[in-house]
This record gives sequence, C-alpha cells and structure tokens, in this order.
Amino acid sequence: MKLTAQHLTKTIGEKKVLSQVEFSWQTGEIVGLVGRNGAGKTTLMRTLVDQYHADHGQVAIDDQDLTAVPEARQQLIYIDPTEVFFARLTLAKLGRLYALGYPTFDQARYRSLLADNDLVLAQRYGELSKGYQALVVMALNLASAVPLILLDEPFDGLDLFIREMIVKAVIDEVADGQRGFLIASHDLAELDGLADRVLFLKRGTISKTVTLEAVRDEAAKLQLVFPAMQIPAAVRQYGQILNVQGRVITALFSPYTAAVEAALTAEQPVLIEKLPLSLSDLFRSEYAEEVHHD
Ligand SMILES: Nc1ncnc2c1ncn2[C@@H]1O[C@H](COP(=O)(O)OP(=O)(O)OP(=O)(O)O)[C@@H](O)[C@H]1O
Repeated sequence: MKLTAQHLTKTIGEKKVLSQVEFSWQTGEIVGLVGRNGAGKTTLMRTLVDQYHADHGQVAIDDQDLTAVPEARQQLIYIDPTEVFFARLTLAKLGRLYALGYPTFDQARYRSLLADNDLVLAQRYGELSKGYQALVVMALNLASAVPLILLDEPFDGLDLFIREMIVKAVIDEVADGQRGFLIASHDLAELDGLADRVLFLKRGTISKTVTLEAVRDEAAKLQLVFPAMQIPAAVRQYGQILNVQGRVITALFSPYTAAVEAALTAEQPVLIEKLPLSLSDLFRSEYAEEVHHD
C-alpha cells in the first residue's frame, strides 16, 4: 500500500505553511520527516489526514484519492494527543473511541499492550506521565491495525528505555511489510538508526529526500587541515563546510567522487580523514544557510 501526496499546499492565516509538498511512502518503509521548528511537520500530518483541509493538491492511497474516497482514510492514522478530549478520558474510553473510528481496532491487543506496560484501563490519560502517555498513543496506533501510521515526535521527552520500547515496536511492526511509519522528529540520532529514508521539510516544501544508506555510500564527511590558513577554493566548490576550528575544517562532500578527492589532494592537505556521516550532519548542511540568515 502506497500513499502519494502531490502539490499539497496549505495556508494558515496569512502564512503559506505548505507549498507544493510531494512525496510517497509505502508499507514496509520507515520514513523520517525532519525540519526546523515551525517548518510545518505537524501541519503536514494534519493535512494528510484532512484535519486541516488542503488548499490545493491531492493525497491518494494506492490509486484512491482521499477526497473522492474518504473511507480510504481508514488506512491512515494520525493520533493527536494534544486534542482536548484526550486528557480527561480513561484509557478504556480512548480504546472505545478509536474502535469507533477504526473498524480494524483490536481491543484485546490494546489491553495487552497496556498491560505489558503496567497501564490500567481505568486510568485517565491526563494523569499519566509523558512517557506513559507516549506508550498509550503507541498502543492506540498499533491496536488500530492500520497500515500507514503517522507519528509526531514519538520520542520527545522519553527516557532511554521507553524510547527503546517505541523503536522496537516500530521495527517489529514493519518487519512483515504490512505496516509503514512516517515519523516527524527532532531526535536525529534516533531517526538515523531507524528511518530508511528521510524527508527534509524546508520553507514549506520537501527540499530533499535522503536514503541514508545511499548517501553514506556516495558522500563523505572529511576532517581536513591544509598548510595555508586560507580555506582552499576546492573545499568551498565541492563541499559544504560544517565546522571550522582553527585550521581544522570539517566538511561534507556529496557526492565524494574521485575528481573531488583529486582536487582536495592537489591542495596537499596535512590531514584528510573520513569521519562517520550522521543524519545530524545532513541536517546541519541542509539548514545551515537558514541559520546564518536568522
Ligand atoms: N492552527 C494554527 N494557527 C495558526 N498558525 C498555525 C496553526 N498551525 C500551524 N501554524 C503555523 O504553521 C507553521 C508550522 O507549524 P507546525 O506546527 O506545523 O511546525 P512543526 O514543523 O511541526 O514545528 P515544531 O518542530 O516546532 O513542532 C508555524 O508558523 C505555526 O505557527
């Protein structure tokens, strides 16, 4: 099953929050969604499920346009625990509520997921700590048995063990290819190990899509020191400077080809060393220019 978003545009007040957003995502895939604060990640999720009506554009699941075939939305879930009703409801009531919206909802699985974490049906959502609230949201997502699951900041404020539980649940769920996750997160380290592909949201649109494995094959993060104090032109021409400390330059070269390597070697570096390339480096490189402009 595949979700396709095309030309999605959403203006809120005077602000064009989303502009011509295009991407696809399918079951079996874990896709990360990253962007700076206010980039529009939550708005994108809300627009995908029609909580916000798009001004333009389409969202389709397989070949079914969600506006023309609204029941196809039951293949897609976005739980927004900031909705006011959440806090006052018991976990039992939340289960019943989601079972109304999602006919596939499995009450037995919901109860068992809660019990695994010592959560009791009579407890009110609003009385739980942040980590346990996150586990309830995950239990609702999984019990809904919906193929395409949107997670908005699922790791925010969670301790290591609860984070690991959520990561494990996501990995287990995609293993048989029946489910897919789109995860918006600022936890780049967590997404790095988890996402197959990462969408970068910038100025309201998907500015870049990165398959982490592919980028690690074709790009290189290098630490460089040159005899002269000045940064050689080749570094600026082929690379994106991530950091300069004294004479030590850290830069990202994407792609890192034989020609780029030759151009750098021609500058007779005193040090040229490959460093592990992380999602944080790609994030820094993608948004560096915005930071300088702020
Ligand atoms: N209901 C709303 N009313 C007014 N402005 C809104 C509303 N929803 C979103 N926005 C604006 O849209 C922009 C994008 O917000 P959004 O919450 O989607 O960003 P985000 O990428 O999820 O941010 P963060 O990482 O900080 O959570 C912001 O400028 C925000 O103020």
